[in-house]
Amino acid sequence: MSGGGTSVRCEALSFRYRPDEPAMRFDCAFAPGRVTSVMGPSGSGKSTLLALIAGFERAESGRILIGDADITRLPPARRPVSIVFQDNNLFAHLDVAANVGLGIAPDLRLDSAARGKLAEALDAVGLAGYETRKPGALSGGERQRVAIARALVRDRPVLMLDEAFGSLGPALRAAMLDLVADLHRRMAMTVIMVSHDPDDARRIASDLVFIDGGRVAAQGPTDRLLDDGENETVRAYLGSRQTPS
Ligand SMILES: Nc1ncnc2c1ncn2[C@@H]1O[C@H](COP(=O)(O)OP(=O)(O)OP(=O)(O)O)[C@@H](O)[C@H]1O
Repeated sequence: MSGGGTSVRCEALSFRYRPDEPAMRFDCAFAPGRVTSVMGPSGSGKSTLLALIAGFERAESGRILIGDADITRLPPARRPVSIVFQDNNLFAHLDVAANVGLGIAPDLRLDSAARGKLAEALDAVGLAGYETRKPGALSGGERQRVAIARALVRDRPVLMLDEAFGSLGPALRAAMLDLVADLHRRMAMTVIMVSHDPDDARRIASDLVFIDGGRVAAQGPTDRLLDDGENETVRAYLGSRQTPS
């Protein structure tokens, strides 16, 4: 689990789901070895941005650079990123060890070094001893820990979390964010985290990218954007969240 972190840059990245709709366009940078949150209204394009970086969607034009490498045309498996989603991260019929092992070898043939790495990852997320449990016998937070362990064994320098803890209650979500912060400190990965909640961003993200209407409306230090009110679009978003419904 070397990690190390590397920069991620999206340059004039243009994308649309249907030809009759206006293109989204992303210009943003994620600093190496930092935690950056991606925030913005529902439907603004946060998951789309992560899907483009992961390679699940293909840009019409523009470039994605990870470090100095242009990865715009690489298939997802060859990109130096791991991604954890809110749901559907685990195979229900496989136990915890196999679910994590898939991150090392899709055929689950693990040599002793790979088994050591797996044990190390389960230990890092606090799940040593859970190897033979099936996902159905785990809590929501434990399931997400397994998904993070699988991301860790993949040894990619960029870890993306797409509302990975969105279905968890506030206390558990805070614990999971602290786990990510702890792993980040130890492995210095570049972390990109989509969240709706400004407190999630304040808790672990030094930087923030704010998306609005398929564009990057603001990017910069979290405290300046969330607390100093530096950007009008972000201010309006925060204000709208505080309005009782
Ligand atoms: N597979 C798809 N096909 C067509 N349109 C899509 C698809 N996925 C997303 N969209 C549309 O693209 C826009 C951006 O969606 P996206 O999921 O990236 O937003 P988001 O900011 O992550 O939203 P949320 O916070 O609600 O998850 C939305 O208008 C959405 O309806």
